[in-house]
Amino acid sequence: MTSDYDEVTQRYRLQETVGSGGFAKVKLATHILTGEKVAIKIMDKRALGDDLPRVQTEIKAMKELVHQHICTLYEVIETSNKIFMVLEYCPGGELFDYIVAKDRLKEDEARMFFRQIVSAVAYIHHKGYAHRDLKPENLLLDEDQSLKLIDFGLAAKPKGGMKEQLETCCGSPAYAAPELVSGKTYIGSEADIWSMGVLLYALLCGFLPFDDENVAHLYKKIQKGEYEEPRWLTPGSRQLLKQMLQVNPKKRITMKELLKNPWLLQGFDVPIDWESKCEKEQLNADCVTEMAVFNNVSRKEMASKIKKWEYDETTTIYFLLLANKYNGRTLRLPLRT
Ligand SMILES: COc1cc(O)cc(Nc2ccc(C(=O)Nc3ccccc3)c(OCCC[NH3+])c2)c1
Repeated sequence: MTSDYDEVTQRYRLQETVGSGGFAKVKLATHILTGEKVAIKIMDKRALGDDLPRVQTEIKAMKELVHQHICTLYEVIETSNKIFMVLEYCPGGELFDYIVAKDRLKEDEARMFFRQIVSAVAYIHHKGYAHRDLKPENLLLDEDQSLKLIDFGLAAKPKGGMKEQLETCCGSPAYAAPELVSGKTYIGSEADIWSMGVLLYALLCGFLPFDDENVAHLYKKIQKGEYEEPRWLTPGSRQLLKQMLQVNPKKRITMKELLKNPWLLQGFDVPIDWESKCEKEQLNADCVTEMAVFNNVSRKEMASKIKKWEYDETTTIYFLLLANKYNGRTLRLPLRT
């Protein structure tokens, strides 16, 4: 009887569990062939029940969303009872813990992180998706202290495009937009802007703009949209928060305006670069060559195999080689003996 773990343990050495949520747990692992570390999200199909479609949604979204500030999906292994998502290794912990440890961030550091968050969300919106669960717990730091957005289980790509109204109420209350908690239909991208406003407030203040143990009272506060402005907030950040935390979504700042907001540009003077640096369309020639030699096939053959994006071992090896190119490490595939 092949166990559900046979295929994954052939290629990965499973290590400690670093996270467990409702119907999933995340284990660290090492990709045996390359020695590279990864994270593997393990879900039991039976336990998923009617949440299974959410996993399909997330996997479909992850295959389209490849970006320097989004945790990369490398591979999906499905067995009779389990689904394994092999994911990018983000050892820097959650942004949430980082803020708590520092009480609150200085404006420059908050801006540096927030620019990365805006970059990731602008890219997702450009691809026609809304994340719908933006919060510090869903932002991990990688080994270079840069942010990676995770958990697209609630991401939506409305069929009719980003203008189509969404109705499912989801995400975490404290970060949810007023129109969402009022049960009205809403535009995903507009709700994401509100959540980013709550995120920016948390970065700059170290606590939430709207908070209450009683969810009904919390909803009331969100719908009122009134929040404290601690005296340490600068005029520029107060102005931006006011534009993002607009109760009326039609009055809320748009992504286009956000990308050129003066507070976000301060000290950088270049617009936020939201384009993906690692799009799948353009393969990295060095990685193709390295893999062609390793597999003893022509570069042309190797390129067309990678371009199928089957999210199998080939995809994993390509992405791991690419990641190493980016952070200057040269990963050499061991020549097959
Ligand atoms: C698209 O990326 C996703 C989607 C998703 O549904 C879940 C996750 N979750 C992840 C991914 C990576 C890690 C991770 O690398 N953690 C880690 C690494 C080294 C040391 C300690 C933790 C992850 O960690 C979960 C616990 C974080 N507090 C979750 C990504």
